[in-house]
Amino acid sequence: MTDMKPKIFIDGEHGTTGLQIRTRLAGRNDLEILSIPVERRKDPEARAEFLKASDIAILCLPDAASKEAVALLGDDSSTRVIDTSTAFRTAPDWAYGFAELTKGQADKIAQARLVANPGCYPTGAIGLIRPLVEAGILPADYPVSVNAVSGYTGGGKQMIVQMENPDAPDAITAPHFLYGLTLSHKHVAELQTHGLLDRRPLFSPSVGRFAQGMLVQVPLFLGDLNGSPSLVDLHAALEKQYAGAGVVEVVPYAEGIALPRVDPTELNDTNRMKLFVFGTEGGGQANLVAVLDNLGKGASGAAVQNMDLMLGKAA
Ligand SMILES: NC(=O)C1=CN([C@@H]2O[C@H](COP(=O)(O)OP(=O)(O)OC[C@H]3O[C@@H](n4cnc5c(N)ncnc54)[C@H](OP(=O)(O)O)[C@@H]3O)[C@@H](O)[C@H]2O)C=CC1
Ligand SMILES: CC(=O)N[C@@H](CCC(=O)OP(=O)(O)O)C(=O)O
Repeated sequence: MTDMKPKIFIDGEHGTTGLQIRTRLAGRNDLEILSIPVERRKDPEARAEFLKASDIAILCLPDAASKEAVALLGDDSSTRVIDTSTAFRTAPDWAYGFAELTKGQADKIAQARLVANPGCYPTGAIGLIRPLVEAGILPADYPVSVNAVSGYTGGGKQMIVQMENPDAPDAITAPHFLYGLTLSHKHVAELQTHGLLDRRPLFSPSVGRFAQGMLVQVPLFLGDLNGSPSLVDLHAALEKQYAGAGVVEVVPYAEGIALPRVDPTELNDTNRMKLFVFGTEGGGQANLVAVLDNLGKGASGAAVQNMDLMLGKAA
């Protein structure tokens, strides 16, 4: 039948990412949304029923529950899966759901049964690093550092309460804090794998007292890069990679370099990402910066983009 609408089930639809995806899909009459009653959301039997009845299941769950959902479906299921957790991002049989990652990635996502949505921080960092590695500018064994700040919704329902409710037993009162201090954040593996890095990158995340938004920084010493490139060379490599990619915009060099500051909330409620090259020409250093919405291109926006690719509905 030609008028059959694809059935979409959001497992975890009552969480931060799930709710955002539901909102993004609310106006869509080309899809049938299967919705589990809230009181049954953690009942494996009910979830299995919904998972199996859907054409695409979008998992917005902690890692363990995502793994459980995939197991509930089994290997020979016809349900296609988009997982937003960390569980499968480096698994070889899953397509990495960053459509602009490299040539052919959007097609790979479109054909895949299993798609792992990237983490919010890796979306920014890999978006900056990978084109430079592929262009032969950034050596794979370069000691890459990634510093970042996220809005507090990145920590899900639990952190939202910690930041918004001063009476919560584990309330956080700081205006900005560093975490991941052991340098073993769960995103490091993904960053290294899809950044094509031989050396484990050093990743230092932080959270600010704003709900959504994100800045990711990759500082580089130009003399240690292949061919001692200029800032303009780095910018050109990024521009080449993202030419025509509507979602990822490389801010024109002169425009970026003239900015007095960068606002992490600039792209909130969009599925866009902006990339900048900062520094002083001749100064031997660059700071590459990505701005995105941790809940947009960093989560729900990318999930909807991937769903559309898988359904052949991408613009
Ligand atoms: N927030 C963000 O910026 C980003 C999040 N992600 C990833 O998305 C996933 C979801 O995160 P987020 O939305 O922030 O988290 P939340 O904690 O806000 O939401 C998770 C939801 O999953 C539900 N849940 C937990 N265990 C189970 C289970 N066994 N079966 C069914 N449902 C369950 C929770 O139920 P309950 O309502 O009872 O808590 C909650 O509604 C995570 O893997 C996260 O790492 C990815 C990119 C960015
Ligand atoms: C602020 C904050 O706590 N952020 C989360 C990452 C958010 C994200 O991208 O999560 P996934 O890897 O699950 O996709 C963290 O650091 O664990």
